Amino acid sequence: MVPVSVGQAGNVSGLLLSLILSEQVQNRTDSVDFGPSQLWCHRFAGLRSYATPHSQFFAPSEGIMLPAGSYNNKVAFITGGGTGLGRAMTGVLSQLGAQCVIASRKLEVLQQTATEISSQTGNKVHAVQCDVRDPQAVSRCVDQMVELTGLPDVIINNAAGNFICPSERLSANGWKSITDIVLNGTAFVTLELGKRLIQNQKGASFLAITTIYAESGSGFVVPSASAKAGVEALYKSLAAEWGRYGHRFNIIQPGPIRTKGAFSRLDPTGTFEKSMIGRIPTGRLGKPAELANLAAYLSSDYASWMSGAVIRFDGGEYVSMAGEFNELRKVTDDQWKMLETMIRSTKGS
Ligand SMILES: CCCCC/C=C\C=C\C(=O)SCCNC(=O)CCNC(=O)[C@H](O)C(C)(C)COP(=O)(O)OP(=O)(O)OC[C@H]1O[C@@H](n2cnc3c(N)ncnc32)[C@H](O)[C@@H]1OP(=O)(O)O
Ligand SMILES: NC(=O)C1=CN([C@@H]2O[C@H](COP(=O)(O)OP(=O)(O)OC[C@H]3O[C@@H](n4cnc5c(N)ncnc54)[C@H](OP(=O)(O)O)[C@@H]3O)[C@@H](O)[C@H]2O)C=CC1
Repeated sequence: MVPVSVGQAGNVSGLLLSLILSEQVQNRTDSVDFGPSQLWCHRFAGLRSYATPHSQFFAPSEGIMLPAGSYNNKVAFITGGGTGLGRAMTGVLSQLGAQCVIASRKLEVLQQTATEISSQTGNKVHAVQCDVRDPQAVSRCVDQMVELTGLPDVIINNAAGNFICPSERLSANGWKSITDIVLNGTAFVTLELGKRLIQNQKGASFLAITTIYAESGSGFVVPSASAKAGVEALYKSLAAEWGRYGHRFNIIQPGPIRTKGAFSRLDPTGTFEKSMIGRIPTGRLGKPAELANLAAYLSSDYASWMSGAVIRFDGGEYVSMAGEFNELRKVTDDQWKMLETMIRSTKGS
């Protein structure tokens, strides 16, 4: 055993400290060097994107996973289906044969998405204006859908609002604007459709898109964290209660997937993306198409035995943030040699 002096111990702490500090400096600059594993910076369409070299092991497969026709004769209702992840899910379901109804506040955005997707897939996509915060608007929207397509087989509660904000700066209306969209909106849509489906003795699959911090909570997005946790409780509760009516309820908790809606409100300067990717074990952001494939599977007949499931879909980010020793990824081989020597040389307690 090689005895280790206090001086050497100081060096190891110094090295660790400098690693952490150098990371902080790098986070403030445009440098692509990020601790022991480099992050590569690409620029496309005015956006910056980083990925680690090891992300090559986890290259996304963005093709459609389910067999063609898996959604023939099915109707899918997707809130927030005009943009971002909702749009991606609508595209995949439509490609698989579903007739889709997308609903949100901005009719023009919905109509444009509907036209683009249906012209690509050849299947009808209907745009219906609906503010999910208003139960009467939700009821009118469902009336309109019944006229257009009949009641849906698949319901995806995807609409959300969010922004980063220290809680001491949050107004009562700021809290309400997020919790009304996320929790009340999901509840209004689910109750309205659930009751009508029950009356008509029609089974359905309900899916909610939450987030990984619904489970842990998170500072600076407190209304969103609270509301998404409520959505998870709602869906798990109804999975238990409404199975008897032929209804399944599942939840996807996505990690970071670049969309304009999310990134403009949660990382407006682009500063957090690099550190986010640095802590994701698969070394990259998720892709909308990957989430859409999972949603298509969970909402399909292939998943008819799945209910009450909460699927974390985050490249490993959640567990990476949870383990208190995970920062040791940044320790180099030489530093490990020193640390091991120090530990092995310790006698007694
Ligand atoms: C990069 C990270 C990746 C990981 C992501 C993880 C989870 C992601 C979860 C998501 O949900 S991302 C989806 C984000 N998409 C959206 O938010 C789209 C829809 N959003 C909106 O429409 C708006 O942003 C808003 C504010 C949610 C709702 O719009 P609107 O109803 O028009 O509200 P108002 O503008 O009237 O505002 C209401 C209330 O809120 C206050 N407020 C608004 N923005 C802020 C802010 N940035 N900071 C503090 N407070 C804000 C506003 O002042 C109003 O309160 P008053 O008291 O002034 O009336
Ligand atoms: N992208 C990401 O990294 C992550 C996203 N998520 C979740 O994924 C889902 C989709 O987010 P994403 O695609 O990124 O962001 P978007 O901002 O693109 O999607 C949010 C959608 O919600 C709709 N919406 C907002 N308020 C209302 C309302 N009052 N009534 C009806 N619709 C409304 C918006 O349409 P309109 O403005 O027309 O109303 C918009 O289409 C959300 O549930 C989000 O919480 C979770 C974790 C990570």
